[in-house]
Amino acid sequence: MLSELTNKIVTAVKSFGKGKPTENQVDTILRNIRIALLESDVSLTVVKNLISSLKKKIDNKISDFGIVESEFIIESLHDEILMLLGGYEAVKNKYKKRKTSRNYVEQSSENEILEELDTENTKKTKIKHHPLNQISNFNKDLEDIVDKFSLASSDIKNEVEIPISKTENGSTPIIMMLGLQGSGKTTTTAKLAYYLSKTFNKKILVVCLDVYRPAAYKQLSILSKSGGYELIGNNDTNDINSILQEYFEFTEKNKYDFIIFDTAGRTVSDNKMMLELKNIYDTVHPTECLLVMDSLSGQSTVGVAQEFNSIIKLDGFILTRIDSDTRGGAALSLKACLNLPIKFIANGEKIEDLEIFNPERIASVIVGRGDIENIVKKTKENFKNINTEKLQKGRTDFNEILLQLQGIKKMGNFKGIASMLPAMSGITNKINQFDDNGEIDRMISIIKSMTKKERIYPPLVITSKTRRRRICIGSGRNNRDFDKLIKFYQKTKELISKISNMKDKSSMNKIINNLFKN
Ligand SMILES: Nc1nc2c(ncn2[C@@H]2O[C@H](COP(=O)(O)OP(=O)(O)OP(=O)(O)O)[C@@H](O)[C@H]2O)c(=O)[nH]1
Repeated sequence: MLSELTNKIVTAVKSFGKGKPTENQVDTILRNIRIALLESDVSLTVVKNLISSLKKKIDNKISDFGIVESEFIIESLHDEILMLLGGYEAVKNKYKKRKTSRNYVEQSSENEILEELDTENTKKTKIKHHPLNQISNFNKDLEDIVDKFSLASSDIKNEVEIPISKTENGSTPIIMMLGLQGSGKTTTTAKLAYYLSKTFNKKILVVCLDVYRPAAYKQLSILSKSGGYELIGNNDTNDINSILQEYFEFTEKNKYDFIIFDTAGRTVSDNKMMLELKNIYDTVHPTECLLVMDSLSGQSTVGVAQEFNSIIKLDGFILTRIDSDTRGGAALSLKACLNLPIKFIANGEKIEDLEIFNPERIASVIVGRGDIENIVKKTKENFKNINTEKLQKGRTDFNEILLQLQGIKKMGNFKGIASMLPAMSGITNKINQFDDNGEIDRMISIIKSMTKKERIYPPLVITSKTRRRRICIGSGRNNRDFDKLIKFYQKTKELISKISNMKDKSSMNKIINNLFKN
């Protein structure tokens, strides 16, 4: 997601290394950011405004302090992008939190992540191959990860609100999906219904008014089997009025939390089709008209959105195919040009590939800080069995170690994680190597050969040679493998007790909850 733009932005700012670029170098950095944005198909007006605002901030900094740090440039760019995407409140809150706006970069905890980016790329750490060192390094890296998460996760919201307006009289909100042919309306209608149903436990009715493409009804009907929504429509008619009549009769007797209308794809120049859309609008009175746009269309989405908005009052956008979009031109241009929010993004072909648009997450990805939220989400899924109460008390045993090792395996081969959080690429390579060598499987098999008592009370196996011999024979492993597991256990215990001894208990609990609790 947005990898091309991210690479160009990171290269533009990092081309002069860390530290303090000269004024000439700042000009080059700004020029390179401008080129990166234009090449990513961001609207020219948007780019001009962004660069001018960024330049103003940098000039103010130089006139106050005589210098500007590259971290300041990244931080300011992040804020500008965040505001472009609709995250004005988030930027305002950040300044409020940091109390002083002038020195905010010096206080910026996330700068460490950026520094890490530099070091990861320049120092080329040699991995020591001795297995015990590997385990120590692994645990040292885990500490780094915990540090980074503790900085980053404090900003992650646990409460998610559905970005659909409530009706004034408390009636069921009606969402109307519209857009060009093939932009992804039907797939997205099913995804949205599924998302609202599965994530928020809402009762959903979908009405298929895409009567010109028989496959649309069939598609919605097949997808409705995954659960999540009821469907009204008819494969055998292209009479919209008869479907609407059925809808009114049906909703007289049945109540829903949300109703979603899928409409046929159309261009604004097709008067007949636009008149039909206007009639649907006037008949069903939607609470939200969401224009479904293909993010691969870049800034040309702006013109299309303006045309639709001149005929049907839009309330926001859903961007599809974000999974294939490496440039982000549509996301960065739409909100700024129309002053309407992007409400959801679709990032794949599967029914669960839809999420609420989160400007902070996208801004963070664009400036190279990675997709921390996604990692936290993945971590939560894969480590959901971890006993958080024990963690909070700083305790662990072999049962917990087993769950952690199984969680690490489930995280996949970590290449995906490296792409979500570039600063972690060095770490994930090490974990990959650790996994490739079969270390994790060997440790798992040793733990599985322990008795219940031994798993709960690790000193039993650490001190007893007979138990060690029996476990090694039972698991088919040798003394060396056994030592590696013990070392891993001891290091993990140290790390966990370090987390639980954090002075700020509330932030420690928040990290643990953010990472491991569903
Ligand atoms: N990779 C990817 N493919 C998507 C996404 N959303 C939709 N698609 C695919 O895009 C194609 C078109 O999607 P539809 O939902 O049929 O598009 P539509 O706008 O309803 O089409 P019309 O009714 O003809 O206007 C399908 O093959 C979808 O699987 C997405 O977020 N990512």
